[in-house]
Amino acid sequence: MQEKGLLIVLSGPSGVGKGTVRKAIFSQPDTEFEYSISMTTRTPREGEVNGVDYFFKSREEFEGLIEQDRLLEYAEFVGNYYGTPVDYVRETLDSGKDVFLEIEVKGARQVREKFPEGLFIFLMPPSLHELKNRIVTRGTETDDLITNRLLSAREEIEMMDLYDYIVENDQVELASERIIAIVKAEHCRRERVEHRYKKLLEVE
Ligand SMILES: Nc1ncnc2c1ncn2[C@@H]1O[C@H](COP(=O)(O)OP(=O)(O)OP(=O)(O)O)[C@@H](O)[C@H]1O
Ligand SMILES: Nc1nc2c(ncn2[C@@H]2O[C@H](COP(=O)(O)O)[C@@H](O)[C@H]2O)c(=O)[nH]1
Repeated sequence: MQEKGLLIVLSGPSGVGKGTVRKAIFSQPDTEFEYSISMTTRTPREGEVNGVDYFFKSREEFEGLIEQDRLLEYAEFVGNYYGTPVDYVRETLDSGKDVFLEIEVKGARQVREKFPEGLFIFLMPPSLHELKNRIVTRGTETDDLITNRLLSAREEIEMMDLYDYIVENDQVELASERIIAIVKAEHCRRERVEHRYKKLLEVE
């Protein structure tokens, strides 16, 4: 039987650098994860492409997806819906590939309930001052939205205990290397455990 892939969830406060670190991970030639593109009702930022960065949906379309149970998880974040397409995730995991989700904490909590065996990683800023600096410097949000995202950041950081690992994003290269190392170690651990149990059954 085909062994299932690992579900990897990366969360962290808005502006910590999740997208930047994720892109650094995926730019590595030997990366074998599949990125799950989320659905959102947010307006595209300059340069964002439908079907690459997100699947951009109207509120009506998104609520239709909720009603049809097409989302693994979803959450409202600072006035917009965000959600993960369930079919893509399940089919990809069933094909034996690892799936990488980059989502906020309310969604991650729902995923934890459905996939307790997933690998949950929380990306931390070096400080709240630096977090603000990053989100301001990115220049994509109005002052009001920056304030709201920073308010959410405090609540999100309080939920870090939900995660298996906390990784500091001091430097993009280091943070992405840490995450790749965690995933590799997790694969080794799971393979070892499975091997041990198979051996145990052979002896019985
Ligand atoms: N280690 C780092 N050092 C300095 N700047 C960084 C670092 N990581 C990311 N940044 C910068 O911080 C800003 C926010 O990064 P990014 O958009 O990746 O964050 P995010 O967590 O995905 O945000 P959101 O949740 O709002 O989508 C960007 O301008 C990015 O270039
Ligand atoms: N619960 C979910 N959260 C998601 C998903 N896709 C992205 N996100 C998170 O939303 C915030 C805001 O994103 P932005 O692109 O508007 O800055 C951020 O924390 C994302 O990680 C999702 O499918 N589900």
